[in-house]
Amino acid sequence: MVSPATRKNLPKARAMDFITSTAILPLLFGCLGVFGLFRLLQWVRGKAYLRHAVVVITGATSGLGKECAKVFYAAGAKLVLCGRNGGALEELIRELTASHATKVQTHKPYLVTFDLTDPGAVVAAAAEILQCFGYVDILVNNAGISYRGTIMDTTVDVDKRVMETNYFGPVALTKALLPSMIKRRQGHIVAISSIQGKISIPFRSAYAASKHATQAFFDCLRAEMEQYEIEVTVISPGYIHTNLSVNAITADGSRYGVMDTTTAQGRSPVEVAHDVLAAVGKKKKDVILADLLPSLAIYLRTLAPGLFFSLMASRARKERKFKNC
Ligand SMILES: NC(=O)C1=CN([C@@H]2O[C@H](COP(=O)(O)OP(=O)(O)OC[C@H]3O[C@@H](n4cnc5c(N)ncnc54)[C@H](OP(=O)(O)O)[C@@H]3O)[C@@H](O)[C@H]2O)C=CC1
Ligand SMILES: CCCCCCCCCCCCCCCC(=O)OCC(=O)COP(=O)(O)O
Repeated sequence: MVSPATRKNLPKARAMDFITSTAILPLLFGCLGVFGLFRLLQWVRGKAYLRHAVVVITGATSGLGKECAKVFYAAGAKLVLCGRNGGALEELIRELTASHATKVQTHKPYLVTFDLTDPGAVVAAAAEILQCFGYVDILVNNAGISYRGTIMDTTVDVDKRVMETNYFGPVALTKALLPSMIKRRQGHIVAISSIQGKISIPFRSAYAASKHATQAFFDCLRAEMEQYEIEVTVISPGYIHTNLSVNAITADGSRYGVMDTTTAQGRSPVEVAHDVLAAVGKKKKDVILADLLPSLAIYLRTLAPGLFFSLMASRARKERKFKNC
């Protein structure tokens, strides 16, 4: 006679018998093995892709750009570090060359100082880089500023400044380096956008607009460059713990100067830099580096725009009440 407990376990035992007596188990292990091998191959290819590659990083003086400089340097890239503050770049180069925390051969970085809002300086910087290295493998358009203010109070000069830094500057630098990439039929353009390149939140008009424009431009570029085998990666992070909010500009163009709680509670720039390195190594096309809520908000904006707009309007109402504006 079969006890109730044995009867309950019978289907489980039969399923186990089936798995072990048929080819399912070897098949399962086979699939896992192939997947593991594929990931290993991808990892090895990513490493080889970055080693000795000429990598230009803008906004390398602080935050995410500085951390990207560290991880690309450790991966063996030949770095060109860009920013407005030459002293900060020299200090970073000293820090990088003093550390021996990597097994791969490293290269002393080269620095170029220029302001992205100055089109002439951007073209001259690209020419200097090409004269020095002959070519660029990877351009990481990272530099950027954020903004806080109401649309009604913000001068058009401020809108332009944010667009010049976050959009026209990277576009100009990309265009200046593209011809040499096209000639070699090799190159990779990376744009550090933002979750705000996919959704717009109140009191960030200029910033969100500049990041939406970035997303659109580099999506077009990806399609147009496919024929030359040039890769384009757009990366959209959520909040990162950097000085972005402190350096943000306000409605009248003055510095915001506040470390927002959202920024302070953001991801570590070191972690995000590793994610950027991995995305570039895998030649990803579009990457979102954010928590669940911002990621869901992107879907909500597409699938239920009415609901998303109501949520944003309520957010604006609350923030206005809180700030009395
Ligand atoms: N922090 C965050 O929460 C998030 C950031 N991002 C994006 O990450 C990128 C890096 O920002 P993050 O590291 O956070 O901020 P930081 O303020 O720490 O760094 C910004 C960098 O941009 C450079 N920069 C600013 N204006 C100019 C200019 N006119 N010309 C040249 N360089 C300039 C700065 O260099 P310097 O002033 O020394 O010249 C600095 O190196 C930005 O594109 C930002 O939009 C995206 C999502 C979230
Ligand atoms: C199906 C349920 C979906 C629920 C969605 C609710 C909507 C929640 C809104 C979430 C908004 C997230 C905004 C994220 C913004 C962000 O990460 O920005 C990154 C930056 O670039 C930061 O710049 P800032 O200057 O604004 O600090």
